[in-house]
Amino acid sequence: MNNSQEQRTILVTGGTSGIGASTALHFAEAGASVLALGLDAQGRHAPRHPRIRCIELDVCDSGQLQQTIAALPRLDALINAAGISRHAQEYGPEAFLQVLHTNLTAVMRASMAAAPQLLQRSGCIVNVASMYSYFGSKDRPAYSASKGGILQLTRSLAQTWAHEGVRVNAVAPGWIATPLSEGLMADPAASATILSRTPLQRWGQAAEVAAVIGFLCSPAASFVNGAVIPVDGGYLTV
Ligand SMILES: NC(=O)c1ccc[n+]([C@@H]2O[C@H](COP(=O)([O-])OP(=O)(O)OC[C@H]3O[C@@H](n4cnc5c(N)ncnc54)[C@H](O)[C@@H]3O)[C@@H](O)[C@H]2O)c1
Repeated sequence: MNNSQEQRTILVTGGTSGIGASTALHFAEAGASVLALGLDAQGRHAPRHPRIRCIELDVCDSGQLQQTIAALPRLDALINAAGISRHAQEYGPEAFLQVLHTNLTAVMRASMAAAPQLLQRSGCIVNVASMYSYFGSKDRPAYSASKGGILQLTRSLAQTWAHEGVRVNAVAPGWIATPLSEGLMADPAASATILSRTPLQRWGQAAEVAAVIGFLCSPAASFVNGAVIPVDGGYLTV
């Protein structure tokens, strides 16, 4: 992005909790205006900062998503952080598709809606993938499929608008302490297994993912395009 931090407007889907909320705070504290979209805009995890506006919006509602993005007076960066996970045992007829729509289809829709604005400013997109982008999971097949899809979508979109200087990258978080992982953190056996497989032997913090997202949107990353940066304490190296 070529503009000074003070003028920037950042849209964060899933910006009302966890990694998205930390990302919203990261940009707001650097002086940007942030619009945070989520299902829980008034929830206890929603970021509180004068430069952050939280809006209740379901990213699967494509009409509302497109309308909201199109109405923005300017947009410098889109961060696609909204995501859900479902255990295979929870699958009803619609659950698999719900995960795919939330984690993957909505990313494409938000990116398409944001493109006209991003093209004007050589803006950027950062998608939140996962270590599950790299392997399958019998327990979470929809999650794994959606996050695998994010990698190829990121690489495809990195080519689509590159001629106008729009960069598209992703981060692949490992085990991060957020409301999404509260259940696992509270389970001593599961938590011990996770930590034993993570070389840094601790849970990551949402702010540590936000910092890498911030880097990918900064001039320091001006030649980084189509990259996926693991933020996982070394989990993928084992
Ligand atoms: N926490 C981890 O260990 C971890 C690891 C790898 C990847 N991730 C990914 O990071 C992203 C953020 O997860 P988190 O851990 O911060 O979880 P979280 O539950 O704290 O936050 C998820 C956010 O997504 C929003 N969201 C969910 N469904 C939505 C919908 N239909 N419309 C609008 N917003 C919706 C929620 O409102 C919330 O703001 C997700 O994409 C997740 O898959 C998390």
